[in-house]
Amino acid sequence: MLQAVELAAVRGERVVFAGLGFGCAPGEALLLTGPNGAGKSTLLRLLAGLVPPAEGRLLWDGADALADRPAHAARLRYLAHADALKPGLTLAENLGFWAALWGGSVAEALAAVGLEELAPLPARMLSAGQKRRAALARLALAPVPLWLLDEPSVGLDAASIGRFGALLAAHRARGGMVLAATHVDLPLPGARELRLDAASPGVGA
Ligand SMILES: Nc1ncnc2c1ncn2[C@@H]1O[C@H](COP(=O)(O)OP(=O)(O)OP(=O)(O)O)[C@@H](O)[C@H]1O
Repeated sequence: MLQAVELAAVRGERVVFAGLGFGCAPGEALLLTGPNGAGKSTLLRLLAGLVPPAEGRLLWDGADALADRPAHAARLRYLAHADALKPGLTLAENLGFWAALWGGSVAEALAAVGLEELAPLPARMLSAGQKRRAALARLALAPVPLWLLDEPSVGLDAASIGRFGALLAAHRARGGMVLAATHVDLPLPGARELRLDAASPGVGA
């Protein structure tokens, strides 16, 4: 169970959000919505342990989630806007880098996003949507409880959205949690919405 208590974030000189509280239980999904600049990406980076909260606490099963950063990093996958592919390496080599760290099968992960036939291609030759699918393939490598996704469906065609929906459903069925920033619908049935705006009190903690 992930719980945010009175979280605040400051970027530059500006308070991006404050007093933010919410919870996410195993199997649940939370959609982070709100206008450009509302702080969705900032919140995801904070939850990933990449930027410290200016105030408040992040709890994992009731204990301070950020007290042990390596333990927190090991329980999550964070997909940012950028696809984090090395352009000169093949798709299989790119995935292989992460598989060496996390475990899992490169072939199965590529199959989960329908990219198995492009495995030998240098990443620089992939289309924008194919690059996004390659990033999503990282989610399919090895199970961890918490997925933090920043606009994960940008550039995906209908078939890819379908495969992504299956990945999300399997993750939630085994008790995984999803927090996703988005401006569009995502295949996350029953997801709750956490809307960020100028005065965002958050949703039920
Ligand atoms: N590195 C930074 N330094 C200073 N300010 C930043 C930095 N990154 C983001 N900000 C500011 O923090 C605020 C929140 O940005 P953030 O990227 O979290 O918004 P967002 O809700 O994800 O927006 P979008 O819908 O456009 O992706 C914005 O006002 C932005 O200008």
